Amino acid sequence: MQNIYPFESKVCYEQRKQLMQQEPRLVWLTGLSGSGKSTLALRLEHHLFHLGYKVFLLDGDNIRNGLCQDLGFTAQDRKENMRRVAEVANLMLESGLVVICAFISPYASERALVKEIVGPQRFAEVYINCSLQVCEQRDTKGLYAKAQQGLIQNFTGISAPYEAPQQPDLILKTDQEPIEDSLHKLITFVKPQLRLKQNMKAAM
Ligand SMILES: Nc1ncnc2c1ncn2[C@@H]1O[C@H](COP(=O)(O)OS(=O)(=O)O)[C@@H](OP(=O)(O)O)[C@H]1O
Ligand SMILES: Nc1ncnc2c1ncn2[C@@H]1O[C@H](COP(=O)(O)OP(=O)(O)O)[C@@H](O)[C@H]1O
Repeated sequence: MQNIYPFESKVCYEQRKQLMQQEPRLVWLTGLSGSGKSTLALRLEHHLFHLGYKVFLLDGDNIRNGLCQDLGFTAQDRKENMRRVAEVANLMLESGLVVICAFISPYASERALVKEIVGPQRFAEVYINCSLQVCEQRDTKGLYAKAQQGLIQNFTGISAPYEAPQQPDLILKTDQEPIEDSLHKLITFVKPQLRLKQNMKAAM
């Protein structure tokens, strides 16, 4: 970047972690529309918050209502959506928060970019795996019906691709189990990762 001079804070990452008493993590939920991302992300955030974790949820529909309201659903716009979300999530991680992201994030390369931006050791990919058929049956927002009628362009699973994760850290098959089971697996997966690793020397 030309004529830009980034500088470091006088407060270091270890100090922030000590204050927050948690290990910052980005829990990234990817899957088709209607697969269960928002349902599980909301429940996870609620659960962790009431256990005392400092946690915040970024969800596709909400982010597209503000920060990314200028973006559509072309491959290029989805890419920019991911880049912005990754940068925001990274700042939140740097501040010591646990961040949950629920985005379709259909491209493997863009999910890899997010992982790169926030740091691989802070990133956990959760594949919310639900067949297109079941998502279409659920059609919680009526979007699949509209997409089938050609009223929505570039709709994931209908007229735009979804690249399933090849090696996710966790898979939840939401078309094969009740919400409570998926939620239990998700919480069991996430919670141990948030335990603060003591590094007092670095925090001094
Ligand atoms: N064309 C098209 N394709 C997919 N989804 C669409 C589209 N148009 C609108 N919506 C609504 O946008 C939500 C997905 O936004 P995301 O930011 O998660 O998408 S992406 O990660 O950039 O692909 C998605 O939310 P979820 O249903 O929760 O996934 C929809 O409500
Ligand atoms: N195991 C499960 N996990 C999550 N959602 C489930 C599950 N089983 C059924 N559902 C239902 O599927 C729908 C998922 O919708 P939503 O969470 O909005 O999906 P997305 O955010 O991926 O678009 C909800 O109506 C939810 O009740």
